[in-house]
This record gives sequence, structure tokens and C-alpha cells, in this order.
Amino acid sequence: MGSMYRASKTLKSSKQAFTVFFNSLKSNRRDPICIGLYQAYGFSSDSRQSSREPTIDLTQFPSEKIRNFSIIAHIDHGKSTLADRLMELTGTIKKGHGQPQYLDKLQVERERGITVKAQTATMFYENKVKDEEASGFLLNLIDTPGHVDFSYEVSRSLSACQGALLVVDAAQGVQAQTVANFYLAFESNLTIVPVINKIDQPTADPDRVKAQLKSMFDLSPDDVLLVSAKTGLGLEYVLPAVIERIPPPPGISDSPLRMLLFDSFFNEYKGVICYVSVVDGMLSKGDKVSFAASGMRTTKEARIGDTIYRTKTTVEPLPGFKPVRHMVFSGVYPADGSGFEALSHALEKLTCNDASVSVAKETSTALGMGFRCGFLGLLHMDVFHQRLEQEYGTQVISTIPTVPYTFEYSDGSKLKVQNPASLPSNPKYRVIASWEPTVIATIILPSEYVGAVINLCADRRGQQLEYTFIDAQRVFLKYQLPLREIVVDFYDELKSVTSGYASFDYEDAEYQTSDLVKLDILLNGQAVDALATIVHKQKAYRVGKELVEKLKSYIERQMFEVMIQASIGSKIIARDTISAMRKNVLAKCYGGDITRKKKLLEKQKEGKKRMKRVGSVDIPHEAFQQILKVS
Ligand SMILES: Nc1nc2c(ncn2[C@@H]2O[C@H](COP(=O)(O)OP(=O)(O)OP(=O)(O)O)[C@@H](O)[C@H]2O)c(=O)[nH]1
Repeated sequence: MGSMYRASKTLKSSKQAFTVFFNSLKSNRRDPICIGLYQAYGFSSDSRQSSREPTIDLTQFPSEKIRNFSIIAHIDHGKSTLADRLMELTGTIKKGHGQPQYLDKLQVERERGITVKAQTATMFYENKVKDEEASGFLLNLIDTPGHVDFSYEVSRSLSACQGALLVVDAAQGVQAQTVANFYLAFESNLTIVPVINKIDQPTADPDRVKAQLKSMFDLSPDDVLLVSAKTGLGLEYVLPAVIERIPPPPGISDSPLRMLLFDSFFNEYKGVICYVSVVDGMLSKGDKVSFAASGMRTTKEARIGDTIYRTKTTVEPLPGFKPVRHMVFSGVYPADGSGFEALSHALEKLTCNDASVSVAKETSTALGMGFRCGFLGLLHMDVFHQRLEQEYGTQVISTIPTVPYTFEYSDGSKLKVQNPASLPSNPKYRVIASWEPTVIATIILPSEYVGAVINLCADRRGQQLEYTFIDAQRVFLKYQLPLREIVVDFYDELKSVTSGYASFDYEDAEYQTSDLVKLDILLNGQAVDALATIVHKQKAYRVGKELVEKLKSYIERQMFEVMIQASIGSKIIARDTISAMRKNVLAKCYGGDITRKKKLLEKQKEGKKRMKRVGSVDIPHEAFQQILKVS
């Protein structure tokens, strides 16, 4: 049995998709666990930290007065803006609070204009049906990310809901993530309320979108709500539809307490804050609870999907979540070498808020001690690095991302490879087979671009599975593609050959055999483990040549000649050299201004900290980042 925690708030109604504070029973615990009632009250930039007392007594809401729902959509179709309007409408946030996309709280979300974390808000709403007396409802809303890399966030959020608003842009119509999110919600047995948004746009064509929703998902045109989250048009019908169409939570209040831990984050002042969904039973202030799967002694053990129950009762644990399948692996190393401990702490805290990242220690001769992390995609990896830097001040160097491969040798042994450096360059036994992961990709695009996209998929070793017309102008394509071919720049290429009009989504599929080789990069004859990569044999020469060229452009001239080579086993397939020269940072510094000279030398010293020395060659931080783009 795990450690016990005591509830500091009362939650009566069952299956509430929000949270309650627990106080750790031992006050001197280093990592207290806090299960926090999140209210979108207060108008601070991060209302989670203000943790104000709710102004309404939650216990007055029986199950039938509660609705738990998510907002799901393709990227940029207006989920966060709609969430803003609903929160304003219910008085949860002030109108014109000055910060659009209120629930996009992370700096990375504001800078990139995308949602990467699902966010929860609780709203109170007085529903008035014709002449009947108004009746109060408690609505728990979860705003979810749109990008394919974050669909794990969506599926977890849906587990705490009974319904979803499926938002579709009135001009763009159904896109790839609309399809993916519809099926996630449908397979979770949620009630789907279709909402066509952005009807204020001059190019809006709601009738065409209604027809698409009917033909693709069998959603009746009569059930579709037409709104503009920007102007507020039609918004008054959204919450009544939520109340009328989405069923109340089905939990049994007098059963033993079971709560599902569906999200968590680390708060500097309170420790780990867990988001729970009360599936069955009732929780009262002062109740003691335990965690089924983990002992919960450290932040690492706030395990998403765990069941929380009343201490000393016996309950069947909830099914939890499907394990995450990591698509991309990359080494993460402290940029200044000395920061391993700091990086370790930052990773622990950040993975508490992003449980979909896997972390394992590894060592590189070039980069020292670091971690091998598994991500759901390249954007996910990028966002994770940015969050490490912005939220924890940790600068990292990441190695070339790789997908997980399997190799079989002539002695019958098999090797699973998440780090190309761990694959022997000159193995004792011959490789007799190798396998790579594939995905099933869905692409929706205007018909005039079909030819270009078919060529692109053929170049990426894709196999066509489906080609259908959604309506007169739009085509739906399905391809099986090697994961490796899509993780780096496929989406950029797709956007460029379709002038930005294609949308793309994928789900993982089985492994397939493939002719793979390890490509080593050598500096003055010494292999740099952090730059090793695994590529398809046909592409090895092209990639090798590009990597050598890229490295040459990033490594500054040194006091001696630097030879850069790319090799497969002992065969060199590309090479170049950087001639010797000492970089004189004072070269442009005419005259004798000593303070300016000192400043320049200081700056050079600072820059050196972010260099990695491989043998005798300094490789700047930026070179590692740029090389990602080639491979
Ligand atoms: N014209 C118009 N623009 C809108 C409307 N709703 C949202 N937008 C704009 O569409 C863009 C995307 O809106 P968001 O709310 O961030 O979309 P999202 O679906 O949350 O995006 P992700 O979280 O990144 O998937 C923003 O520039 C909004 O201002 C609308 O009803 N009309």
C-alpha cells in the first residue's frame, strides 16, 4: 500500500473532472503531493498558483447537475478562443481580460500560438429552459492541443469527460486532426457536439462543412451549431447544447471512492499538484487516501493513470491509460557540462507535467553524462527543450533524433536501438535483417495538389493505401510511411508542395524490414558518438555528404587542420577539411580600448562554455541543433 494523504476539501458529486487538495500526512515530507482544486477564478496570469477558495459550495451539485466536456479540433480551428468566450459567458473570467487564449498559459504556447497542454477550467452556469426556473450547473471544460504530437494529451483528457465539442473551421472544413480527434472521442463513447466556428469569415461555407461532417462522421446537419468565437455570434446555444446533449457523469456516489489521476504538474510552493477525476464514491474533508500503483514518495511517482482510493478500502484499480509509444528518441545533455544535477532535477519536474516523455540516463564520450529521452514527435521534442529552458533555465544540447530500430545478427541475436551510438559500427556478427517502425498517415488536401503529394510520399518510401474524394474539391489520402521519413521535415515539405493547404495526421503502425546502415561522423579520425545516425542505405550517401557540409559550416577554424568524414563501417563515404587558423576575436577592435577588448574576450569565454570538445576539436552548441535538420 502507498503512503496516505488527507483531503483538505470536500467533493461530494461523483466523477468530477477536477481536483481537490490533499495534505501530505507527514509535514516534513520533501515532496508533498497536492491534489489541487483548479478554478479558473482570479485574474492573475497563472490562476493555478493563486489557488483561491471557490466562491460556490461544490457539494450543492449532484451528478445530474455536472457536465464534463472537452473541446477538440484540428490545429488553429479556434478551440482556445471558444474556451475564452465560454469562460466569459459564465463569468469565470472577466470579459476583455486582456489575454486571448486564456488557457494557453505556458510561455511556449504563447510564443508559438499553439496549445501543447490540455487545461482545465470549472464554470458555473445558470441554464434557463423557456419559462422554467433557472437551474445551476457545474461545467468542467478541458481545452486540448490540436497538433498530432500532443494527441496523447487529448486522449487522456477525454477519459475524464462524457462529451466533446468538435470544432471545425467554417472555411477550412474537416482536416486531418478533425478526423483523428473525432475517432478518439467516438471510440471513448463520448457524445459529440459538432460546432462550426469562424462563420464570420468571408470565405466561410458552413453548408459545405455540414455536408462533410455528415458524409465523413454521419453527424446530422440539424445537430451542428454555427458560431463565431471571435464575434460571439451563436455562442448562446453552445452551453445549453452541452447540458441537453451530454450526459451527466455516470459514477455511483455510494460506492467506494475511486479517482483517476489524469494529469499533474509541479508547483514550486506546493509540490506535485494532481488532477483527478472522481469516478465513483465521495470524498470528504479529512479523508485519507492512497495511490494504488505507486508509493508516492517522490514527484516521479505521481503516475498518470493511477487510481486513488480511500485508505483501508479494497477497490478494483481503474484501467488507466494505454502506454505511450515513443516515436523519436534523442540524447539530452547539459549545455555547459557542469549542469547534470540541475538538468536531472528539471527533467524530473517537467516530466511530472508531461508524462509522455521517457527518460533514461546515458553517457556520451563527446557530451558527458546526460539522458536519452523518448518523445511523441519532433514538435513535442522541440517544445520540451524550450520548456526546459524557459521554465527551468536549463540549456541543453540534443543529439540527432532517431526512431527505434531493431537489428538481427547472424548468430541469431537481436538488438533494439534507441541510440545509434549503441549500434556497433563493425559488429562481430553480420547483420542479417533490420526493421524500422512505420505509421499510417492521413492527408487531406485540395485535389489540384494530389500529384505533388503522391510524388513526395513516393520519395519518402510510402505505400498508398487509400485515395478518396471527400467532396468535389478535397481528397483524402492514406499512406503507410516509414516513421523515420516523416519525423524530421515531412510536414514542412507537405506544406510547401501544397501551398499550406494540406493537413496531416498519423498513427503508429507495425515494423517493416528495411535496409538500414549506421552512419558515423569522424573528426580527425575519431568517431563522434553524439553525431552517429542510422539511415536507409539508399540515402546514406546523400545524408553523409550533407552532414559533412553542415558541420564544416558550423565548426570554426582551429589552430590545426580539422578533417571531417562520414563513414559506414570502415568505408568513408564523404569528407572535407577545415584549414588551420586562429580566430582572433580582437581583429575588428582597432585602437586601444581595453574595456572593449576585455568584453570581447569575456564573450568568447562565455561562448566556449557552450562548446563541446571532441578530441581536440570544439563543436559549438548550434552545430548540434543545425545537424538535426539535415538528418
Ligand atoms: N475570424 C475568426 N477567427 C477566429 C475565430 N476563432 C478563432 N479565431 C482565430 O483563429 C486563430 C486560432 O485560434 P485558437 O483559439 O488559438 O485555435 P486553437 O484551435 O486553440 O489552436 P491550437 O491550440 O494551436 O490547436 C486565432 O488567431 C484566433 O484569433 C472566429 O470565430 N473567427
